[in-house]
Amino acid sequence: MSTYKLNYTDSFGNGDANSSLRSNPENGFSDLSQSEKAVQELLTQQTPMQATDDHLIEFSEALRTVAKALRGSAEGKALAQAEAAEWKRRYELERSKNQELLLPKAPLNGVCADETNSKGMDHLAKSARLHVQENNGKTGRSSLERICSHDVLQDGEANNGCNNKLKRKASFKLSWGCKGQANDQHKKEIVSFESGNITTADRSSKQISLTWETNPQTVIIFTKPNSTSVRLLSVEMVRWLRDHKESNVYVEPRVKAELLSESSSFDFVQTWEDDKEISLLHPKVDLVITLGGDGTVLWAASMFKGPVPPIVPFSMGSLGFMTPFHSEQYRDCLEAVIRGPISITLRHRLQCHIIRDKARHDYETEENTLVLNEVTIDRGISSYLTNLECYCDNSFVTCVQGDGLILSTTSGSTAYSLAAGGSMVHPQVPGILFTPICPHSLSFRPLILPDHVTVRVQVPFNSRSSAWVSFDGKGRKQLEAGDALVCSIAPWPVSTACQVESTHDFLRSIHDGLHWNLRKTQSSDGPRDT
Ligand SMILES: NC(=O)c1ccc[n+]([C@@H]2O[C@H](COP(=O)([O-])OP(=O)(O)OC[C@H]3O[C@@H](n4cnc5c(N)ncnc54)[C@H](O)[C@@H]3O)[C@@H](O)[C@H]2O)c1
Ligand SMILES: Nc1ncnc2c1ncn2[C@@H]1O[C@H](COP(=O)(O)OP(=O)(O)OP(=O)(O)O)[C@@H](O)[C@H]1O
Repeated sequence: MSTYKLNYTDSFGNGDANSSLRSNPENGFSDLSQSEKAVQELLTQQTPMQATDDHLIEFSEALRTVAKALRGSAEGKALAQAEAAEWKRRYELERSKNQELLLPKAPLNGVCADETNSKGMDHLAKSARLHVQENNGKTGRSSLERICSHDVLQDGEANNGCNNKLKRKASFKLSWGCKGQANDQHKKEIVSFESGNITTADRSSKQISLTWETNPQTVIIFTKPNSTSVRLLSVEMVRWLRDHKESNVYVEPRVKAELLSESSSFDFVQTWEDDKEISLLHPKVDLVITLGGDGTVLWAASMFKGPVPPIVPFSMGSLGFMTPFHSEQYRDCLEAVIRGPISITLRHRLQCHIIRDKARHDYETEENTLVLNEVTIDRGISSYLTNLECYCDNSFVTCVQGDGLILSTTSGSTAYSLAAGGSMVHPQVPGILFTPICPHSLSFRPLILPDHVTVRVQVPFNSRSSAWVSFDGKGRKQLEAGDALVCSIAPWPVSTACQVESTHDFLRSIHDGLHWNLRKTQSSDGPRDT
């Protein structure tokens, strides 16, 4: 299987700082490899003795263990050094920004920051001006009496403030919690400094590019059934992948039968017997290709209950929000993808779990289902309103009385959720869309919840009817009174290759697929503002 790395790039093309980590002599890697080499040489010299001298064998094993431990510690040190350097760089950057803010910008007018704040907050600019007043004023101290908290902090000299309110502004730190536990994972995204300014340092969703570190060799192709054009293309593509790329090709059992009916030369194509085997294929498969519409991308993603290899989706349907590649140019496109690097869209999935009231007291649970678009809870064939109690973490959200509720990913925001009145959201925005279906209430607007929450939808015990759940429009299951659906963002996103880049492809799809905001341009003749 090939390996690849993902680079996060900002709009200025700045990449990830971690790449500086590799084989730096300062980290001690070269010293270490020298000593490992020496140990290895010693062991080789000792080989004739090994058979006879147990002590020497023990000693050589101990040496190997020591070498391993040394290497582990040098790697740890290298990581720590790189992280410290990164924090230092950020600190210097922030400090120089703060210094710039303190430079005089406008003439002084002797206003106390508290007074100005009550009129409108331009906190930093005001404190900078006031600071200059102190330097220029005839009597530094008396003018300082009019200064309030923020600016004094910058040098810490003055401590007699306006109306005795002048105090060092409280410093603080931010920490991220997840279900009551401290979590450092996102710390680097927002930086807090002693001066109390919160600044966002990094964006969580950047354009991501995928670079192969070894060539992708194994490809799996999923195709839309019952389509002649798809079948013809799959025959051609499989042949091309073998002849020009020497790829190992996997297809679904149905497709393998189709290929063999075409020619017995396709017996090199591999397949599986049971869908469960696909999840075992993940460690071997480098690339997934889909030939069909969005439904085929959903289908392919649903085959992977854990990590998913990158998907290259070819458009052979009518809409194609997630399928940016044109099948006519499949050779150029696959050449480019296999060569890399490629832009990808990292699409979050939801993991959904049904908790049965009956099973509450025993250990019987149902398997998680992963969805790329949405999970829908609706009234099914019942003619009654659904009555669904919704909770976000442990807070009550609302009771849905209507046809149902859609919990959608941002990728799914252009699918069923859109039809039910939800917003269209860029697929790389992390979050869960909470969109009611035909709510019997005038004020039930759709919500977008943050990506860290867990949503629970429960059919109340006194509900008149049961509800039905479906996953990406498939696999309907009944929810009886007392049953609940629990849903949160899954740790295994789906990466789909972009034609250009994520935002460009998203905008193209809403323009081409939905004719979004298409209107004849108003002519320039006619009445005008005078
Ligand atoms: N009223 C509705 O709009 C409605 C009703 C039921 C299901 N759906 C959608 O259909 C999806 C299942 O798709 P399918 O192809 O298996 O069924 P399908 O063949 O019935 O096609 C549904 C349509 O939804 C489009 N679609 C799917 N995912 C999309 C996305 N992320 N963005 C924009 N359009 C998208 C497809 O291109 C297709 O045209 C469900 O996940 C659900 O979102 C929509
Ligand atoms: N490999 C597959 N095996 C079984 N069913 C599949 C497979 N690929 C797609 N499907 C199903 O076939 C249906 C249609 O697929 P898809 O949406 O890709 O084509 P389409 O309807 O022509 O596209 P569009 O909706 O854009 O016009 C979907 O319900 C999907 O789940």
